Amino acid sequence: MTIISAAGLRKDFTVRVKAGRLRRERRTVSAVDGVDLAVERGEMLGYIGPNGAGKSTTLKMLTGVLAPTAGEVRVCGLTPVAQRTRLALRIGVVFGQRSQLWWDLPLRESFGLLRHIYRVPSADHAARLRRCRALLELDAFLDTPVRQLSLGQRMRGELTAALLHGPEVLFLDEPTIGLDVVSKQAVRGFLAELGATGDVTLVLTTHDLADIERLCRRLVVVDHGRVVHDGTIEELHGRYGSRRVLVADLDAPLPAGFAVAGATVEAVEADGHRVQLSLDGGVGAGTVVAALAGAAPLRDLSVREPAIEDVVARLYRS
Ligand SMILES: Nc1ncnc2c1ncn2[C@@H]1O[C@H](COP(=O)(O)OP(=O)(O)OP(=O)(O)O)[C@@H](O)[C@H]1O
Repeated sequence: MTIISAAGLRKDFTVRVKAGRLRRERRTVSAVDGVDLAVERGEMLGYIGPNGAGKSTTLKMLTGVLAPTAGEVRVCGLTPVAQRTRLALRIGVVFGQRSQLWWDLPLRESFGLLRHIYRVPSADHAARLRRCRALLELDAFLDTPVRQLSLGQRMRGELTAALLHGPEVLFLDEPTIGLDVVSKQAVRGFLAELGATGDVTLVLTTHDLADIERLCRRLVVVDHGRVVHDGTIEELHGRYGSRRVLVADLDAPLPAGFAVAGATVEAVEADGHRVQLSLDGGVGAGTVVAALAGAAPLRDLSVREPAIEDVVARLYRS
């Protein structure tokens, strides 16, 4: 069942730009320029794109913060801006840069206030909080005022705050930005578990592609306000011809002019003792390794899967 749908979604901003020494001109920036999107209940969707691509603006329209300039948008069967209050009960929002917690209150009290605001039945609230406390290890700082929390602790608090009313969709804008490695892993692990239940639909924007690899099967890539890819990570690799790379260390130099069907020699290093070959799609490493072993004695081998960073960088450049 479709839980989020957008058709021809647009957002224009009017900005004033310098046009000469004293003059300023009005100019229209199309931050979101005709986005079509359909997200099924329970999906985990990664929304990525270079700086200024329109990700945050899209999320703001989906959550009812910004009114679209044009186009249709429905979330949980509601029109976000017009039905913002009703929508707020059905979605959770975590914007990495902004807080929904009370700065001077301990986390525990912020959570209590949110229970009243959202009118969550006591038992449901307690059960959800128990789960978050366990999975996000909140107990050590539950009674600390929010302003004294580290970024990683605060983010764990933000996630909890966004989930206590039992939302159907969780929108996350850069949920791991600025976090250390351990906190990132904690947040990702938690979101992975949450997504695996299928009860919550996750939509997240990120510049950290490890978030995507860990959490999302489907990836939407936007650039200049338009969707330039919508599909699985595998489809992205297929479309941009990502190739696996075989790295072999040899006990004797590779004979000059070495060639093998199904692979391309990308680099020969260390006076011919190390060779990198990229494998054609569908070609197993075995035949290439056999050909190499026939040409020079093999010492060590590794096969590198295509990195999502590489394919996304190529996509942004193109
Ligand atoms: N309130 C605003 N007024 C004018 N222009 C805006 C406003 N908000 C966003 N923009 C412009 O719209 C475009 C898209 O911005 P947006 O913040 O949605 O991009 P983003 O993909 O989230 O970028 P980033 O990865 O840097 O967070 C940018 O060119 C930005 O300068």
